Amino acid sequence: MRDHTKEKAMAGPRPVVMSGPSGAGKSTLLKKLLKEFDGVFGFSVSHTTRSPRPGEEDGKDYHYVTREVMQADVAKGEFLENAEFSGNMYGTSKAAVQAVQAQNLICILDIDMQGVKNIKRTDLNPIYVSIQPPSMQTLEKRLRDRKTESEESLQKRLHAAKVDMEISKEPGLFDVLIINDDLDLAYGKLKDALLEEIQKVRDTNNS
Ligand SMILES: Nc1nc2c(ncn2[C@@H]2O[C@H](COP(=O)(O)OP(=O)(O)O)[C@@H](O)[C@H]2O)c(=O)[nH]1
Ligand SMILES: Nc1ncnc2c1ncn2[C@@H]1O[C@H](COP(=O)(O)OP(=O)(O)O)[C@@H](O)[C@H]1O
Repeated sequence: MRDHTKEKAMAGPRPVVMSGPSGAGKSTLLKKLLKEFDGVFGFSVSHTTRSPRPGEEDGKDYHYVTREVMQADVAKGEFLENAEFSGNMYGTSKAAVQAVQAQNLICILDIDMQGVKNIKRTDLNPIYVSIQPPSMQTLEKRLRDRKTESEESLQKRLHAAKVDMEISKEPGLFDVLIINDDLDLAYGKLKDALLEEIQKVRDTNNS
């Protein structure tokens, strides 16, 4: 039998992978995109074993699950990719991406560096965007001011950030690299990079 998965994936708009150190501003930027371009972008809701933060909603920010459930679902082949980050499991289910693509929306994935490397082995064919902080000092300040992490979790994220910032320099890994210093400037660059894809969705959905 012919495999139609690839054709189906390629028929819709290209997904967007946003990666970069924890605290670089990925969620802030993608929330702005989802708000400004309602009906163009859709968020791939990942699974995680970490606890919800105040204000986060199950099924919207993440699907919050136990390690047992997540491991079983990974074993069943339900995930496109999954990774361990800062002591918790995270993963993109095939259903999360399909739910967005079924609506002919640009699917946005917010994933770590291991996720980027694993997605490269699939046929998702996304645009890879790296969001980087202006410096380690700024990153630390933003993470502290966000007040979501314990000191231990903060240190783990800062360590992972150093590794991430090194690997991000690898030529060809990302299509677009954005330094999130001034938020409006960074958001403008992100929109510019995605303009062509945004236009395609608007043309298709208006015709
Ligand atoms: N590989 C992978 N990474 C994910 C996924 N969902 C979130 N992440 C990454 O996990 C890391 C931690 O996310 P989170 O706990 O929400 O913290 P935050 O990035 O500091 O807001 C970030 O680098 C996310 O990009 C996923 O489905 N797969
Ligand atoms: N350009 C910016 N200038 C100042 N603060 C920012 C900027 N971008 C994001 N922030 C703040 O920094 C913190 C980390 O951003 P967030 O979007 O949560 O990062 P990530 O999703 O990459 O972990 C948040 O409190 C956010 O409000």
